[in-house]
Amino acid sequence: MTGILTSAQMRSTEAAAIACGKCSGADLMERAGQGAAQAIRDAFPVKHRHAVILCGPGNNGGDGFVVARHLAQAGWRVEVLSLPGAGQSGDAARMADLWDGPREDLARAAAEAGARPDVVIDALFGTGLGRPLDPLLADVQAAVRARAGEGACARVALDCPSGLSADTGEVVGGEDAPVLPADLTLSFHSPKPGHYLSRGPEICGALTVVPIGLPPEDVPPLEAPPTGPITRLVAPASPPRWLGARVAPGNGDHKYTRGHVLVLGGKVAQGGAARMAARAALRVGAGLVTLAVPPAALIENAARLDAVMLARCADAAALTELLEDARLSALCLGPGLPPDARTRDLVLAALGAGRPTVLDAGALSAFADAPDALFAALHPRVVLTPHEGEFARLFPDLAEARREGSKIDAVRVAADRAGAVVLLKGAATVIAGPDGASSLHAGVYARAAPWLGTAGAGDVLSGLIAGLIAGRGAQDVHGQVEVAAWLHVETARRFGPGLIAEDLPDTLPQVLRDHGL
Ligand SMILES: NC(=O)C1=CN([C@@H]2O[C@H](COP(=O)(O)OP(=O)(O)OC[C@H]3O[C@@H](n4cnc5c(N)ncnc54)[C@H](OP(=O)(O)O)[C@@H]3O)[C@@H](O)[C@H]2O)[C@@H](O)CC1
Ligand SMILES: Nc1ncnc2c1ncn2[C@@H]1O[C@H](COP(=O)(O)OP(=O)(O)O)[C@@H](O)[C@H]1O
Ligand SMILES: [K+]
Repeated sequence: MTGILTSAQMRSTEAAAIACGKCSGADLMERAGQGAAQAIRDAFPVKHRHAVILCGPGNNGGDGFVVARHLAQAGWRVEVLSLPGAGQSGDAARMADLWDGPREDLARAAAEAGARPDVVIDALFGTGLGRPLDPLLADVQAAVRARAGEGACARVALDCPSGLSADTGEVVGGEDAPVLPADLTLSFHSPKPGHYLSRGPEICGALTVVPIGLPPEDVPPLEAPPTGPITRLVAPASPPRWLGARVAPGNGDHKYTRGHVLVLGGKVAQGGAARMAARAALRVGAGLVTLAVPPAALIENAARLDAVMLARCADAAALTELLEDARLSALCLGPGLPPDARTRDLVLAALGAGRPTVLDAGALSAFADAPDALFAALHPRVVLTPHEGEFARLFPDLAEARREGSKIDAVRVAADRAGAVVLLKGAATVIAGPDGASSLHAGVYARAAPWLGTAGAGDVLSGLIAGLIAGRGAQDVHGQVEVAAWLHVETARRFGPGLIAEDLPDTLPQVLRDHGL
């Protein structure tokens, strides 16, 4: 899996590579600009080949001067419009010296009418953006695109669109602050969190990673960076190498070695969510799944279930009795459960059994008034799967801090506080463990799955996780949660338009077959 580096981790990776003499800062800037120029030529094999490059005062601007040189060498017409201070110090100064084409002051040139270029390249600010952007800069991008001429003018951002925080995916200065949206963002070395989180995908357009010859992202050079653990990207390798080992049963397996999931179901006429979770757990590979429901709901569920077994569970005492069967290897509570005192008692009884357990929906909201009572009972093989609203109920302070900060940081702190694995849902799904490890599954760009925004999709995800941690998967709960998030999106994409939650479990076998299982 690939690492996603924050601005600070990127700086320390670069500094470590330079410190050990592998390369200089100028080498990295040259590779970044050269790689970006090639990516632009690949993305826009256009006829007139005319670029306007907006260069800022730091190293992002330095990259812009390198791109200018390489595009000009490839026969492009290139105009550089630069901010005061651009190319005046450090490596950027050297790259500005090597650019011998036209260069004008950005503010002055923007007011002048030139020909509309094929591409306007944003090399104003990257990972060093420290405060909100001057609105003039967004106006300049718009003015260049509005010049008279033929065809559309595409927008390319180097490393990160100016105005977007590379760490959080928020616009620096707030939603209404200026930002330069792109059609294509070229990220150097590794993706950054801001490319995936919050408004990042919308503002980045499309994302391509340009290698600059640094060591692989998940092997920190020299020693571990002082900037905290690196977040893993749950990568859409095709077919993912790890899928078989994580999901497929071995030849010697039988139903009990594959695990027995107990799903707690809701009241009469509120059983659909738990039934979908149960079906997903069975489809993804649990050997047996039992749905335990209040006595009054037995008949309803008996009429709806076949391979999923049924048990009676009136209250927490009955659940404790059921759990005397040590073969019940994983639990799933929440889908279809109301956020009330009975649910709280069921959750505490379930956690007391110490088995791998998924808590979702009502099982989380039932503790809105007393999150600490929940946290005190959790253990590292529990997975909490809140959506944003449920997250805010359990971690109100972190939800508040998230308005400015990163979703990854919030989930990391939440997992540490809870002492459990936390998965915070959304197009960018963030997973963190109590050991400090974090990963991100991004259902965006080429893996967009907007059809997943449908009632019950989250219930199915709970079931997938429960099914994947019931057998051998219990040894790596965090890893199996990543697999569940990947399969959830992959299955939605496989089904496509018209998806409803019931379709997910029954489409799963096709996805597994598509990937060679
Ligand atoms: N790390 C690596 O491995 C590699 C990094 N590379 C490239 O370097 C980029 C990072 O470069 P960077 O650190 O120089 O930051 P950058 O984004 O150019 O901006 C800093 C400048 O902007 C200024 N400034 C900030 N905010 C401002 C505002 N709102 N309005 C106005 N000014 C503002 C700030 O000045 P100050 O805050 O001191 O006023 C400073 O002058 C990175 O994104 C990538 O493209 C590659 O070359 C290869 C390898
Ligand atoms: N646009 C989207 N792209 C990718 N995944 C999405 C999108 N919208 C929703 N999802 C996923 O769908 C699921 C919805 O879960 P949840 O909000 O708990 O719904 P429910 O309670 O109805 O089951 C989550 O896993 C979420 O990540
Ligand atoms: K930029």
